[in-house]
Amino acid sequence: MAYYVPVMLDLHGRRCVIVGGGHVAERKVSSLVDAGAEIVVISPEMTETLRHRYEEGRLLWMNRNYQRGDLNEAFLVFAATNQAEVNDAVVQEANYLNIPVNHTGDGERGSFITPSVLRREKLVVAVSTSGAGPGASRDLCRTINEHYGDDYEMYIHFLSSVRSEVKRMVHHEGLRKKIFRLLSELDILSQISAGTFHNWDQDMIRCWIEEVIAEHQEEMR
Ligand SMILES: C[C@@]1(CC(=O)O)c2cc3[nH]c(cc4nc(cc5[nH]c(cc(n2)[C@H]1CCC(=O)O)[C@@](C)(CC(=O)O)[C@@H]5CCC(=O)O)C(CC(=O)O)=C4CCC(=O)O)c(CCC(=O)O)c3CC(=O)O
Ligand SMILES: NC(=O)C1=CN([C@@H]2O[C@H](COP(=O)(O)OP(=O)(O)OC[C@H]3O[C@@H](n4cnc5c(N)ncnc54)[C@H](O)[C@@H]3O)[C@@H](O)[C@H]2O)C=CC1
Repeated sequence: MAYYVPVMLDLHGRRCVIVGGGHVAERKVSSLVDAGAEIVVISPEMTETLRHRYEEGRLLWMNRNYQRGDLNEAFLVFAATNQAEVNDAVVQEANYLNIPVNHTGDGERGSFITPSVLRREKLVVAVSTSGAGPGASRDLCRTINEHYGDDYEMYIHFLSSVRSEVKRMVHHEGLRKKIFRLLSELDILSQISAGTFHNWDQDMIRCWIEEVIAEHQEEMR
């Protein structure tokens, strides 16, 4: 089994080509639409939902079978037809062009696979079984969803506000590192869960950062 390395791609404005217009293609397209990717579907047929997205102008549709040469200019490719030999040909062209490709009919033939994803604003949890059991990935993602509720979302929001202020105010690498470590030691998540946390406004954030800088400036010299 392949040793997969997870990455988080920003696909905004990137050309993603999906070959096939069935239910699997529809699922892959959904996340690409949310990401603001430039989506091209190549297929003589499309599901109703995909047609609807096409009518809304969310994707380009090449209403025909795949042909070699269709992947030029693509950033990412999905081979999602129900024809094994077509999916294989798509993978072959993508590999030739060095474009990452997802083979939906047999994960290991492609160069990447897609995990099950739970998303709450900035919090993204991706679960994969490296292709062993996609249904299990989906179930585990649902279980995580039940256990990590709104508390975690609030915590991520808090982290995001403090971290961006630290990045703006502190340019010394060592000091920044120290502050980020102290931030995690505050154990804000437990306070949120206990209902004792009161959100920090910008002034409180700045005050806390200034205090930490004052306390640790000496050791950073
Ligand atoms: C390798 C991978 C390649 C890829 O597509 O990237 C792949 C491959 C295959 N899936 C198959 C079947 C099913 N896949 C699902 C569902 C999902 N499949 C997804 C990902 C992946 N599927 C990648 C590995 C992910 C991992 O790491 O585990 C999810 C997580 C994300 C997504 O699709 O974006 C999404 C859940 C989304 C969610 O709700 O969270 C269901 C359930 C359902 O449809 O509800 C079934 C039927 C039940 C079952 O079989 O379990 C088959 C057999 C096809 C056949 O029978 O011919 C293959 C072929 C093979 O085995 O290689
Ligand atoms: N990765 C995953 O999560 C899953 C993968 N699968 C596999 O994914 C594949 C697709 O499944 P579905 O979407 O359910 O099939 P589907 O039958 O709903 O759709 C197949 C699509 O491929 C298109 N197509 C066929 N030949 C083509 C060609 N030469 N060029 C362009 N498009 C072409 C058809 O027009 C149709 O739109 C199957 O091989 C299945 O084994 C199935 C379930 C889940």
